[in-house]
Amino acid sequence: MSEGLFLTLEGIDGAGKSSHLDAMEALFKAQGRTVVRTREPGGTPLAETLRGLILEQPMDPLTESLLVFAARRDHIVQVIEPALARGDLVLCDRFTDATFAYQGAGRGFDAAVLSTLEQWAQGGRAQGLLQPHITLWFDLAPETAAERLAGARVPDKFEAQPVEFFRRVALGYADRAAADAQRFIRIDASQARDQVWQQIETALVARGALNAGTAR
Ligand SMILES: Nc1ncnc2c1ncn2[C@@H]1O[C@H](COP(=O)(O)OP(=O)(O)OP(=O)(O)O)[C@@H](O)[C@H]1O
Ligand SMILES: Cc1cn([C@H]2C[C@H](O)[C@@H](COP(=O)(O)O)O2)c(=O)[nH]c1=O
Repeated sequence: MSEGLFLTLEGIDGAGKSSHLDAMEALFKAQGRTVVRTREPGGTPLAETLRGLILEQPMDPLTESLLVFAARRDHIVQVIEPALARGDLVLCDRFTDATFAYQGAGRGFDAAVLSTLEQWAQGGRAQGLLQPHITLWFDLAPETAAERLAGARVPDKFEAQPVEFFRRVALGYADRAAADAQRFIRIDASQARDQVWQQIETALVARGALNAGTAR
């Protein structure tokens, strides 16, 4: 059995993460991996219920952070840890970097409190704090993301935030990436879809997560 691999996708709303999830899942499956595709907030019935509240209800940043980590804890216990223990590949649309970027940098909530919540939700394991092995960070200017999202769908609570909010979130992601350069892979998400895909494939091959020479 191969080792479990925890791969996350991050970036501001509209950066283009979801556009590549189907192809990534298909490619990993074609290479013989069992893929558990999931998302945050969400991934379990309880966490999906909390997602609905987090994305639609106005609330203060501490309440939002507590709900995000409650959803995450359930997701970790019910889905992520069992999948990694089986040797599966967990392909997760957002994880804790989003909390530091959105609740921390975006909303201005205390990063030290977020770190404590992170320890509670992701700690308590013999191997230490649960973290993704690889994080693909879709880096895109907030103005471009807003243009892409305009008219694409009905905005949720976060998508309805002004561009200044997303400038702070983008800086939050840049800080996270700088602090953990081994884990983060920066994807230039301003490029056309095919070129973005090329970057993803090249990066995953370079990190040993994919075998070389597999076409989309
Ligand atoms: N490289 C690209 N060039 C132009 N438009 C793109 C590109 N990638 C995605 N899009 C479009 O941008 C919009 C946002 O893409 P997508 O839903 O994949 O972003 P996302 O990062 O998953 O957003 P969210 O986190 O808010 O769900 C969609 O309308 C999509 O078709
Ligand atoms: C995990 C996580 C997410 N968010 C925000 C970021 C997005 O605006 C939404 C999720 O929507 P998506 O279309 O699935 O990307 O939730 C957050 O604020 N904090 C988090 O920890």
